[in-house]
Amino acid sequence: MIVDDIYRENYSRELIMDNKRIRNTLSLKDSLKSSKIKPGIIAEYKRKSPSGFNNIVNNDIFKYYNKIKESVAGFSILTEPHYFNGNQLDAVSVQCYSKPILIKDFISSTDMIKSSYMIGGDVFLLIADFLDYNKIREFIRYGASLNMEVLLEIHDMKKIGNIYPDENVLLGYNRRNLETLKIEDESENAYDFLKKFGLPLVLESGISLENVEALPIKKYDGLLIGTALLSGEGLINKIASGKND
Ligand SMILES: O=P(O)(O)OC[C@@H](O)[C@@H](O)c1c[nH]c2ccccc12
Repeated sequence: MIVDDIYRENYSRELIMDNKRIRNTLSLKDSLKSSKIKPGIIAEYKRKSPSGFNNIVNNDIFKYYNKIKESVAGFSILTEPHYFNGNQLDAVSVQCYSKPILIKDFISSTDMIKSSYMIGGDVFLLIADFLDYNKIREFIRYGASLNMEVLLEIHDMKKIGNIYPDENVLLGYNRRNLETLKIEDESENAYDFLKKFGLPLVLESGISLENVEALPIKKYDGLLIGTALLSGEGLINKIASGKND
């Protein structure tokens, strides 16, 4: 499976370890709280994804973020190089916007967390479906030592026991099954499970103009959106108009 390949390739990843930070870390939690648009939007930049997306409309990261920076609470940068054509330097370059940067990768070592810090990341992704509880606790605590927040995402609710609810954690529900790459939506059910942790909740993946009104987005504090925004959909205005109350 692609996910297995990615985690295996982590062992031979070339990681930036020299310090390219130009500013202190920023809080995505705070940014979502103060976002005028509710729920706050975390806009993801990626060149492609194994689920079939190819970024042809917004392939200039600066033009893209210049267009949406006033409306979004944070940026998500895909840094996985093989299946997403990610580049760590994308994160380095968008620090200038002073928006919290989520480093979106299949993180499985403290070196990858350190590298995420060095390239200007404020938040990093951990995936509860694929990491065990002890690893997740270790990585969250290591991130806290760097004043970084963590987006701990889950798809398979049977893995909810892997969640370590620390104060620097935001919980994400990924609508996409990363093993099958299919959208298998349990947004309502996931909310009922995840709200008990008392942490900010982020709804992720496959959010678009077609379905945004049907999704329980008002129950979530943040929305992680890549494809629809990169494809030029006017999704931000629709969310801002709050038409799904
Ligand atoms: O492009 P979309 O369907 O709007 O999805 C964005 C984001 O949720 C998705 O890229 C994602 C969420 N969790 C991940 C983990 C690994 C890779 C990618 C992801």
